[in-house]
Amino acid sequence: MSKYLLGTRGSALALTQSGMAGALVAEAGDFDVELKTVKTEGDVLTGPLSQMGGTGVFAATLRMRILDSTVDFAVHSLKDLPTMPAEGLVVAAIPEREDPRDALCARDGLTLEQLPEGARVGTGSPRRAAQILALRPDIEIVDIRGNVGTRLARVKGLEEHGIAAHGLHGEKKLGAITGDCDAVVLAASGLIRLGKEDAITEYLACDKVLPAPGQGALALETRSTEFGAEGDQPSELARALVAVDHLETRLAVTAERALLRRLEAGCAAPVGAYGRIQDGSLVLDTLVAHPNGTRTLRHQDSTSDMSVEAAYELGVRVAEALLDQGAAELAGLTL
Ligand SMILES: NCc1[nH]cc(CCC(=O)O)c1CC(=O)O
Repeated sequence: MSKYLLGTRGSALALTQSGMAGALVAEAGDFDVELKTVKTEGDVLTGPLSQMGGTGVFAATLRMRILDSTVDFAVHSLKDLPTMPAEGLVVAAIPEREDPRDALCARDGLTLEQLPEGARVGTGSPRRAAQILALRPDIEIVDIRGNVGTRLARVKGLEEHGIAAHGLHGEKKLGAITGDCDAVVLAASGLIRLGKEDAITEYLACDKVLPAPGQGALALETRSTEFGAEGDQPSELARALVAVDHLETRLAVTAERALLRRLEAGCAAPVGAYGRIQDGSLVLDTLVAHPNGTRTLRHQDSTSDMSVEAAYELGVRVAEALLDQGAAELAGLTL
Protein backbone atom coordinates (compact mmCIF):
# COMPACT_ATOMS: atom_id res chain seq x y z
CA MET A 1 0.00 0.00 0.00
CA SER A 2 1.30 3.47 -0.79
CA LYS A 3 2.04 5.91 2.02
CA TYR A 4 1.87 9.71 2.04
CA LEU A 5 3.46 12.11 4.51
CA LEU A 6 1.27 14.74 6.16
CA GLY A 7 3.24 17.70 7.51
CA THR A 8 1.91 19.15 10.75
CA ARG A 9 2.80 21.57 13.51
CA GLY A 10 3.41 20.03 16.89
CA SER A 11 0.69 21.76 18.93
CA ALA A 12 -2.04 19.57 20.40
CA LEU A 13 -4.62 21.22 18.12
CA ALA A 14 -2.51 20.86 14.97
CA LEU A 15 -1.80 17.20 15.75
CA THR A 16 -5.49 16.52 16.39
CA GLN A 17 -6.65 18.31 13.23
CA SER A 18 -4.00 16.61 11.11
CA GLY A 19 -4.83 13.23 12.60
CA MET A 20 -8.54 13.65 11.85
CA ALA A 21 -8.13 15.02 8.32
CA GLY A 22 -5.32 12.53 7.55
CA ALA A 23 -7.60 9.64 8.53
CA LEU A 24 -10.34 10.95 6.19
CA VAL A 25 -7.89 11.11 3.28
CA ALA A 26 -6.39 7.69 4.06
CA GLU A 27 -9.84 6.16 4.06
CA ALA A 28 -10.89 7.90 0.82
CA GLY A 29 -7.69 6.80 -0.94
CA ASP A 30 -7.28 3.38 0.67
CA PHE A 31 -3.64 4.17 1.49
CA ASP A 32 -1.57 5.07 4.57
CA VAL A 33 -1.01 8.61 5.83
CA GLU A 34 1.82 9.28 8.28
CA LEU A 35 2.15 12.48 10.32
CA LYS A 36 5.49 14.28 10.20
CA THR A 37 5.93 17.23 12.58
CA VAL A 38 7.51 20.39 11.24
CA LYS A 39 8.58 23.19 13.58
CA THR A 40 7.27 26.50 12.25
CA GLU A 41 8.39 30.08 12.82
CA GLY A 42 5.09 30.98 14.47
CA ASP A 43 5.76 28.50 17.27
CA VAL A 44 9.09 30.12 18.10
CA LEU A 45 8.25 33.83 18.09
CA THR A 46 6.59 35.34 21.14
CA GLY A 47 4.62 38.55 21.61
CA PRO A 48 1.08 39.52 20.70
CA LEU A 49 0.00 37.74 17.52
CA SER A 50 -1.57 40.96 16.26
CA GLN A 51 1.88 42.58 16.34
CA MET A 52 3.81 39.74 14.72
CA GLY A 53 4.77 40.92 11.25
CA GLY A 54 2.83 39.54 8.32
CA THR A 55 0.20 36.86 8.08
CA GLY A 56 0.72 33.17 7.58
CA VAL A 57 3.65 32.59 9.94
CA PHE A 58 2.20 29.17 10.76
CA ALA A 59 1.60 28.19 7.15
CA ALA A 60 4.84 29.37 5.55
CA THR A 61 7.18 26.63 6.77
CA LEU A 62 4.68 23.86 6.11
CA ARG A 63 4.28 25.19 2.58
CA MET A 64 8.03 25.09 1.99
CA ARG A 65 8.16 21.47 3.17
CA ILE A 66 5.41 20.51 0.67
CA LEU A 67 7.19 22.30 -2.17
CA ASP A 68 10.56 20.64 -1.39
CA SER A 69 8.78 17.25 -1.08
CA THR A 70 9.73 16.67 2.58
CA VAL A 71 5.98 16.04 2.99
CA ASP A 72 3.17 15.42 0.49
CA PHE A 73 0.41 17.56 1.95
CA ALA A 74 -0.54 19.65 4.97
CA VAL A 75 -3.65 20.52 6.97
CA HIS A 76 -4.08 24.20 7.85
CA SER A 77 -6.73 25.94 9.92
CA LEU A 78 -8.29 27.84 7.05
CA LYS A 79 -8.55 31.02 9.10
CA ASP A 80 -4.76 31.13 9.54
CA LEU A 81 -4.05 30.58 5.84
CA PRO A 82 -3.20 33.74 3.86
CA THR A 83 -5.87 34.56 1.25
CA MET A 84 -3.18 34.89 -1.43
CA PRO A 85 -2.75 31.52 -3.23
CA ALA A 86 0.79 30.10 -2.98
CA GLU A 87 2.71 29.45 -6.19
CA GLY A 88 2.94 25.73 -6.96
CA LEU A 89 0.40 24.72 -4.28
CA VAL A 90 -3.34 24.09 -4.34
CA VAL A 91 -5.99 23.81 -1.63
CA ALA A 92 -7.22 20.45 -2.89
CA ALA A 93 -9.79 19.84 -0.17
CA ILE A 94 -11.87 21.69 2.38
CA PRO A 95 -13.69 19.04 4.45
CA GLU A 96 -17.00 19.71 6.16
CA ARG A 97 -16.75 22.57 8.60
CA GLU A 98 -16.87 22.12 12.37
CA ASP A 99 -18.95 24.60 14.45
CA PRO A 100 -17.83 28.07 13.21
CA ARG A 101 -18.86 29.99 16.34
CA ASP A 102 -16.70 31.64 18.96
CA ALA A 103 -17.06 30.24 22.44
CA LEU A 104 -16.91 31.94 25.81
CA CYS A 105 -15.10 29.94 28.48
CA ALA A 106 -15.85 31.70 31.75
CA ARG A 107 -15.33 30.93 35.42
CA ASP A 108 -18.24 29.49 37.40
CA GLY A 109 -20.34 28.70 34.33
CA LEU A 110 -21.00 32.38 33.58
CA THR A 111 -22.35 33.70 30.27
CA LEU A 112 -21.22 36.99 28.69
CA GLU A 113 -24.28 38.74 30.09
CA GLN A 114 -23.68 37.35 33.57
CA LEU A 115 -20.03 38.44 33.82
CA PRO A 116 -19.67 41.12 36.50
CA GLU A 117 -19.10 44.79 35.66
CA GLY A 118 -15.49 45.33 34.58
CA ALA A 119 -14.76 41.61 34.16
CA ARG A 120 -11.43 40.68 32.55
CA VAL A 121 -11.85 38.77 29.27
CA GLY A 122 -8.80 37.36 27.49
CA THR A 123 -8.40 37.40 23.72
CA GLY A 124 -5.62 38.38 21.35
CA SER A 125 -8.03 38.88 18.47
CA PRO A 126 -9.05 42.48 17.58
CA ARG A 127 -12.17 41.00 15.92
CA ARG A 128 -13.26 39.26 19.13
CA ALA A 129 -12.27 42.22 21.31
CA ALA A 130 -14.27 44.69 19.20
CA GLN A 131 -17.41 42.56 19.20
CA ILE A 132 -17.23 41.78 22.93
CA LEU A 133 -16.77 45.49 23.66
CA ALA A 134 -19.72 46.37 21.38
CA LEU A 135 -21.92 44.11 23.56
CA ARG A 136 -20.28 44.91 26.90
CA PRO A 137 -18.35 48.21 26.85
CA ASP A 138 -17.50 47.81 30.56
CA ILE A 139 -15.40 44.69 29.99
CA GLU A 140 -11.62 44.86 30.24
CA ILE A 141 -9.94 43.04 27.33
CA VAL A 142 -6.71 41.24 28.25
CA ASP A 143 -4.34 40.55 25.33
CA ILE A 144 -3.42 36.87 25.53
CA ARG A 145 -1.87 34.37 23.14
CA GLY A 146 -0.55 30.83 23.17
CA ASN A 147 -2.11 27.48 22.44
CA VAL A 148 -5.59 26.46 23.54
CA GLY A 149 -4.53 24.95 26.89
CA THR A 150 -2.41 27.96 27.81
CA ARG A 151 -5.31 30.29 27.06
CA LEU A 152 -7.86 28.24 29.01
CA ALA A 153 -5.48 28.28 31.97
CA ARG A 154 -5.86 32.07 32.16
CA VAL A 155 -9.42 31.56 33.49
CA LYS A 156 -9.91 31.31 37.26
CA GLY A 157 -10.76 27.69 37.99
CA LEU A 158 -9.43 26.36 34.67
CA GLU A 159 -5.72 26.59 35.56
CA GLU A 160 -5.24 22.83 35.23
CA HIS A 161 -5.66 23.07 31.45
CA GLY A 162 -2.21 24.68 31.34
CA ILE A 163 -0.62 21.44 32.51
CA ALA A 164 -1.89 19.59 29.46
CA ALA A 165 -1.03 22.58 27.28
CA HIS A 166 2.20 21.26 25.86
CA GLY A 167 2.22 19.90 22.35
CA LEU A 168 5.36 18.29 20.99
CA HIS A 169 7.38 21.52 21.08
CA GLY A 170 5.46 23.60 23.59
CA GLU A 171 6.69 22.48 26.98
CA LYS A 172 4.81 24.17 29.78
CA LYS A 173 6.54 27.42 30.53
CA LEU A 174 7.55 27.90 34.14
CA GLY A 175 5.91 30.96 35.63
CA ALA A 176 3.25 31.18 32.92
CA ILE A 177 0.36 33.42 34.01
CA THR A 178 -2.75 31.48 35.05
CA GLY A 179 -6.16 32.32 36.53
CA ASP A 180 -5.95 36.09 35.94
CA CYS A 181 -9.09 36.35 33.76
CA ASP A 182 -12.81 35.87 34.33
CA ALA A 183 -13.18 34.40 30.85
CA VAL A 184 -11.45 33.83 27.52
CA VAL A 185 -12.90 33.62 24.01
CA LEU A 186 -11.77 30.77 21.76
CA ALA A 187 -13.02 29.09 18.60
CA ALA A 188 -15.61 26.43 19.49
CA SER A 189 -14.14 24.20 16.76
CA GLY A 190 -10.71 23.96 18.38
CA LEU A 191 -12.21 23.15 21.78
CA ILE A 192 -14.54 20.55 20.29
CA ARG A 193 -11.72 18.87 18.34
CA LEU A 194 -9.59 18.74 21.48
CA GLY A 195 -12.45 17.27 23.55
CA LYS A 196 -12.57 20.41 25.71
CA GLU A 197 -16.23 21.30 25.07
CA ASP A 198 -16.80 21.15 28.83
CA ALA A 199 -14.93 24.43 29.22
CA ILE A 200 -17.47 26.29 27.04
CA THR A 201 -20.00 28.28 29.08
CA GLU A 202 -21.64 30.07 26.10
CA TYR A 203 -21.63 29.54 22.35
CA LEU A 204 -21.64 33.09 20.95
CA ALA A 205 -24.38 33.15 18.30
CA CYS A 206 -23.32 34.35 14.86
CA ASP A 207 -25.89 37.16 15.00
CA LYS A 208 -24.04 38.56 18.05
CA VAL A 209 -20.40 37.72 17.34
CA LEU A 210 -19.35 36.97 13.76
CA PRO A 211 -16.53 34.44 13.47
CA ALA A 212 -13.30 34.91 11.55
CA PRO A 213 -13.47 34.14 7.84
CA GLY A 214 -12.83 30.40 7.49
CA GLN A 215 -13.14 29.65 11.21
CA GLY A 216 -13.89 25.99 11.92
CA ALA A 217 -12.78 24.83 8.46
CA LEU A 218 -9.60 23.01 7.49
CA ALA A 219 -7.66 23.41 4.25
CA LEU A 220 -5.72 20.47 2.81
CA GLU A 221 -2.93 21.76 0.63
CA THR A 222 -0.71 19.85 -1.78
CA ARG A 223 1.56 20.44 -4.80
CA SER A 224 -0.21 21.56 -7.99
CA THR A 225 1.79 18.89 -9.84
CA GLU A 226 -0.27 16.19 -8.05
CA PHE A 227 -3.04 17.24 -10.42
CA GLY A 228 -0.78 16.61 -13.39
CA ALA A 229 0.13 18.68 -16.40
CA GLU A 230 -2.66 19.31 -18.90
CA GLY A 231 -4.19 16.04 -20.07
CA ASP A 232 -2.50 14.00 -17.31
CA GLN A 233 -4.51 12.15 -14.70
CA PRO A 234 -4.51 13.49 -11.13
CA SER A 235 -2.40 11.35 -8.77
CA GLU A 236 -3.81 8.87 -6.28
CA LEU A 237 -3.24 11.47 -3.51
CA ALA A 238 -4.98 14.25 -5.50
CA ARG A 239 -8.02 12.05 -6.10
CA ALA A 240 -8.32 11.12 -2.42
CA LEU A 241 -8.07 14.79 -1.41
CA VAL A 242 -10.78 15.83 -3.86
CA ALA A 243 -13.00 13.07 -2.43
CA VAL A 244 -13.01 14.68 1.03
CA ASP A 245 -13.90 18.17 -0.27
CA HIS A 246 -17.29 19.43 1.00
CA LEU A 247 -19.01 21.73 -1.51
CA GLU A 248 -21.22 23.69 0.89
CA THR A 249 -18.25 24.45 3.12
CA ARG A 250 -16.11 25.41 0.13
CA LEU A 251 -18.77 27.86 -1.12
CA ALA A 252 -19.20 29.45 2.31
CA VAL A 253 -15.50 29.91 3.02
CA THR A 254 -14.77 31.05 -0.54
CA ALA A 255 -17.17 33.96 -0.03
CA GLU A 256 -15.76 34.73 3.45
CA ARG A 257 -12.18 34.71 2.24
CA ALA A 258 -12.94 36.71 -0.92
CA LEU A 259 -14.25 39.42 1.40
CA LEU A 260 -11.07 39.35 3.49
CA ARG A 261 -8.90 39.45 0.39
CA ARG A 262 -10.80 42.37 -1.17
CA LEU A 263 -10.47 44.27 2.12
CA GLU A 264 -6.74 43.44 2.03
CA ALA A 265 -7.11 42.33 5.62
CA GLY A 266 -5.52 39.38 7.40
CA CYS A 267 -6.49 37.08 10.26
CA ALA A 268 -5.69 39.83 12.80
CA ALA A 269 -8.11 42.42 11.32
CA PRO A 270 -11.40 43.33 13.06
CA VAL A 271 -13.37 41.63 10.27
CA GLY A 272 -16.02 38.93 10.82
CA ALA A 273 -17.79 36.85 8.19
CA TYR A 274 -20.17 33.94 8.16
CA GLY A 275 -21.40 32.24 5.02
CA ARG A 276 -23.89 29.39 4.90
CA ILE A 277 -26.37 27.73 2.58
CA GLN A 278 -29.96 28.66 3.41
CA ASP A 279 -32.98 27.74 1.28
CA GLY A 280 -30.80 26.99 -1.71
CA SER A 281 -28.86 30.28 -1.52
CA LEU A 282 -25.42 31.16 -0.25
CA VAL A 283 -25.92 33.87 2.40
CA LEU A 284 -22.98 35.96 3.60
CA ASP A 285 -23.09 38.00 6.83
CA THR A 286 -20.20 40.32 7.51
CA LEU A 287 -18.94 42.89 9.96
CA VAL A 288 -16.11 45.39 10.12
CA ALA A 289 -15.52 47.01 13.50
CA HIS A 290 -13.55 49.80 15.06
CA PRO A 291 -11.06 47.98 17.32
CA ASN A 292 -12.62 49.51 20.47
CA GLY A 293 -16.10 48.33 19.49
CA THR A 294 -17.67 51.78 19.46
CA ARG A 295 -18.73 51.50 15.82
CA THR A 296 -19.50 48.49 13.65
CA LEU A 297 -20.60 48.15 10.04
CA ARG A 298 -22.61 45.13 8.95
CA HIS A 299 -23.65 43.96 5.54
CA GLN A 300 -25.54 40.89 4.27
CA ASP A 301 -25.95 39.70 0.71
CA SER A 302 -26.66 36.38 -1.01
CA THR A 303 -26.50 34.52 -4.31
CA SER A 304 -28.60 31.66 -5.66
CA ASP A 305 -25.76 30.63 -8.00
CA MET A 306 -24.08 27.66 -6.29
CA SER A 307 -20.72 27.95 -8.07
CA VAL A 308 -17.34 28.73 -6.53
CA GLU A 309 -17.00 31.70 -8.91
CA ALA A 310 -20.33 33.16 -7.75
CA ALA A 311 -19.29 32.64 -4.10
CA TYR A 312 -16.08 34.57 -4.75
CA GLU A 313 -18.00 37.38 -6.48
CA LEU A 314 -20.38 37.58 -3.52
CA GLY A 315 -17.47 38.13 -1.13
CA VAL A 316 -15.99 40.84 -3.36
CA ARG A 317 -19.35 42.57 -3.75
CA VAL A 318 -19.93 42.63 0.01
CA ALA A 319 -16.40 43.93 0.63
CA GLU A 320 -17.02 46.77 -1.81
CA ALA A 321 -20.32 47.65 -0.13
CA LEU A 322 -18.47 47.81 3.22
CA LEU A 323 -15.68 49.92 1.74
CA ASP A 324 -18.31 52.33 0.37
CA GLN A 325 -19.61 52.68 3.94
CA GLY A 326 -16.11 53.59 5.20
CA ALA A 327 -14.88 50.18 6.39
CA ALA A 328 -11.20 50.89 5.70
CA GLU A 329 -11.10 54.04 7.82
CA LEU A 330 -13.18 52.43 10.56
CA ALA A 331 -11.05 49.33 10.99
CA GLY A 332 -7.73 51.03 10.36
CA LEU A 333 -7.12 48.88 7.29
CA THR A 334 -4.38 50.20 5.06
CA LEU A 335 -5.57 50.20 1.47
N1 LIG B 1 -5.67 31.66 15.58
C1 LIG B 1 -5.54 30.45 16.34
C2 LIG B 1 -6.43 29.38 15.83
N2 LIG B 1 -6.38 28.99 14.56
C3 LIG B 1 -7.30 28.01 14.37
C4 LIG B 1 -7.93 27.79 15.57
C5 LIG B 1 -8.97 26.80 15.77
C6 LIG B 1 -10.27 27.27 15.19
C7 LIG B 1 -10.54 26.85 13.79
O1 LIG B 1 -10.69 25.64 13.54
O2 LIG B 1 -10.72 27.72 12.93
C8 LIG B 1 -7.37 28.64 16.52
C9 LIG B 1 -7.70 28.74 17.94
C10 LIG B 1 -8.76 29.75 18.27
O3 LIG B 1 -9.01 30.70 17.52
O4 LIG B 1 -9.37 29.61 19.33
